[in-house]
Amino acid sequence: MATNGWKENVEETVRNIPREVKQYSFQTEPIPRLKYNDPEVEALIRNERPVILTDTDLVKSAQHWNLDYLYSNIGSGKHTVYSSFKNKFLYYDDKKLPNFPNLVLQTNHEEMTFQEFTEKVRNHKTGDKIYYLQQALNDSVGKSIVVDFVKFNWSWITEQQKKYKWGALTSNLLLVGMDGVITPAHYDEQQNFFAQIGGYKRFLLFDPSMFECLYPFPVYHPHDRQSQVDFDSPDLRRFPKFQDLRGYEAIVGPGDVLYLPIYWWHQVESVPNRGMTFSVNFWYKSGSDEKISYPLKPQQKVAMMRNIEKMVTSAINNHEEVPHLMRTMVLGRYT
Ligand SMILES: O=C(O)CCC(=O)C(=O)O
Ligand SMILES: [Fe+2]
Repeated sequence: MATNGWKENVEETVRNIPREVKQYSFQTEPIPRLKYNDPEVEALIRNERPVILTDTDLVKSAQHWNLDYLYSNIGSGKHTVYSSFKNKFLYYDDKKLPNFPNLVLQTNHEEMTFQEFTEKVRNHKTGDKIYYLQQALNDSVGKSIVVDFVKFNWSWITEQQKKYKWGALTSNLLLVGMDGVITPAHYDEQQNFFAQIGGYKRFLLFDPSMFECLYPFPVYHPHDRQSQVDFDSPDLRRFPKFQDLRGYEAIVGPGDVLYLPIYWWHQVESVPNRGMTFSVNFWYKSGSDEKISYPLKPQQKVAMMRNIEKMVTSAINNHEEVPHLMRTMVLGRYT
């Protein structure tokens, strides 16, 4: 069943998970893929279940965004570009780095113009650093980019925002990655419509109840919200429940929009040997809390655990004391 992306026939096969993508130890089910007006969509989003929407035309006005076009039209402002000798770009929060002065990071980021970024990509040779541009779209971009941006399907997406009672749109992150870049498993605290413009990305998703299988770093750590488990070589002595992990996966291509629910874990892999990837996400604050009903949902428990961790860390005023306190509270008493 062919659903319409922008370059249908040639690329339809890629969406069916080409098996040059990595194999992992856990099992996955496919993420449903539906036309935006399919009656099943509403129940999925309402229940915070992921779904790939086709034919939204959300970012159709940007379908010509590629390296050449952005080079000539995005302007001469600076953009945040991550670089690494490996293809994994584990996120870190700069503000939390002072807590861990000895932390060794595999990735750096620097501010550069799109033209400088393009040069790095074009001149790339095997063994060179890999670059991944991740920049919130702002008013520093050139005129024709603004024109494309204004023509996004804002009426459709704003209708969704209202229907599901989400809060404000906080940002649109533009992601331009070299072939094969990977964003390791993490969760975000916002609702996300993730729009693919160019190239193919494989999404591995895990529902919020998988928290205990994915062992996120402590909240005060720069890698807060990121899994500590290396999917390529999981340390099952430290992280035994990783063996119970079950997920969902799909490949998104040009024209696809993934609804990525708040607190859902995701790992994002640009499909190897398929070239660069171009994406724009739409991050929305969660709705103002409706009446709480019990039992709490897994994502509400995650939010609660975050609050407890933050409270303890702030009250004790030294993050190095937190692990001992937490262990004293739990081990042999709640275990
Ligand atoms: O596309 C990526 O590499 C990461 C995207 C992501 O994590 C997000 O949009 O929340
Ligand atoms: Fe994310």
